[in-house]
Amino acid sequence: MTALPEQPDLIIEARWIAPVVPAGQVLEHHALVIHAERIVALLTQEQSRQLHPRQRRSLPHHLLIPGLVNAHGHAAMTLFRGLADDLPLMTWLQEHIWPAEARWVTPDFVRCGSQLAIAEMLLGGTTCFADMYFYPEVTAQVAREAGMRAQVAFPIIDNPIPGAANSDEAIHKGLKLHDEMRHNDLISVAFGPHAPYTVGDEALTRVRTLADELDIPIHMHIHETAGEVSDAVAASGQRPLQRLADLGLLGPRLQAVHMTQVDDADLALLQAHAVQVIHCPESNLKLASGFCPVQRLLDAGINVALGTDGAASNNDLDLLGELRTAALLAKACSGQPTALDADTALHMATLGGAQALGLSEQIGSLEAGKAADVIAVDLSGVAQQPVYHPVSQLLYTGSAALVSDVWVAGREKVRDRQLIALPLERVLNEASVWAPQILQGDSHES
Ligand SMILES: CSC[C@H]1O[C@@H](n2cnc3c(O)ncnc32)[C@H](O)[C@@H]1O
Ligand SMILES: [Zn+2]
Repeated sequence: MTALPEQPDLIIEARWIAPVVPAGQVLEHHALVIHAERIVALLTQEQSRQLHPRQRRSLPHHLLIPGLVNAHGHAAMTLFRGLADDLPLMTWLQEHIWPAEARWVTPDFVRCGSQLAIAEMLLGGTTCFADMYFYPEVTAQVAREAGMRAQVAFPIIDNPIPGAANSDEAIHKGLKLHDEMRHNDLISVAFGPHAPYTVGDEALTRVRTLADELDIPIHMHIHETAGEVSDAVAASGQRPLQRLADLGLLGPRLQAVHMTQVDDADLALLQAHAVQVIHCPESNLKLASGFCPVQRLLDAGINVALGTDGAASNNDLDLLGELRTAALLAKACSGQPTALDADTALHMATLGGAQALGLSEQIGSLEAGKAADVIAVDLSGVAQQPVYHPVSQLLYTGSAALVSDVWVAGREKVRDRQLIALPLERVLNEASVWAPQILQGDSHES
């Protein structure tokens, strides 16, 4: 064992620690030792008392787990939360969201919406998020200011909303952002071709070539609805995933968001190319898009991560709530109560997410050497008693409200349920000006 620093930056003592690796392990009365942004050891509380840290936190009723990874969303869309509910995907997008984006989305809109999303995500225990939205450089800047980890995908869409960049411009701008963020520990950049039905072969081929050359992930909505697949088959005779395979896009750096339509041939493609699947159960339920066959994918050895999607189709960014939905839905879809058990679910929201984003060497588990992205969940509430199995209790009774403390790279972002990363009052004030304008703008038009 390497020598521990005599005076580590921080020791967090907790009633339970679920490090995720080894799978299923829960340590009782242990302590996490953190120094220079990293985890340096997991000790018994008694052993940890030999050390004299700069700061010691004692969390006697809490479960410590790795920070949650929200592997798909559109942060700035918090400002469209509740604008258009109870609609199918294409009506929602074409008649409500895309017109609203054409009218309202500016860098300042993205700044205000991203701040609101980051505040909500941190308070709910998400320490890393993957985003796909206009002005990704603005979302990246807000994440940097808050000290939150993010993968921002620059959107590529061939028939863009008015005012948005065309795919050539988008790729050019994206590569510039990728270059600027190259040495940033918290922010990474991905290609974000929106979906098979909005991006043509030429742009996708360029994306594939550049992604291979520069080792950049590709983040894309794929097989979100049955209509997406049947329209493509009617038009070209091919399912979208097969088309992407023919264009050479399938591989471990492809992040396939949604995948509610998976036939045997799709499953074989995902498996053979080690594609990352990102499951967004609540958005899929709300838009009645379909059900991702999570347990079938996991049984085939395919990595599955978890995402909320945007707040306009969810309508919250609570990843613990999402995890509970995912676990219950997996059982209902497979007819197996054993599907997506508590330990597997926790893996999906942490290390599975990290792996999907290519960050599993840095984050996703509480192991010496990894960045100290850690959250504490308070299990002392009425609805959590008694605690036989802390991870099950987290999964089946959990929500953002249980998260008490959050650290990203060893820096405190939430303490005793209070946000430290950003000034919440300012975030709320700046967000509050948009909805009245958007509502008024809508009514003038109609
Ligand atoms: C080009 S930026 C991202 C683009 O995606 C839209 N969007 C949000 N949620 C979904 C979804 O579930 N499926 C497809 N597209 C979605 C968002 O409004 C932006 O226009
Ligand atoms: Zn989405």
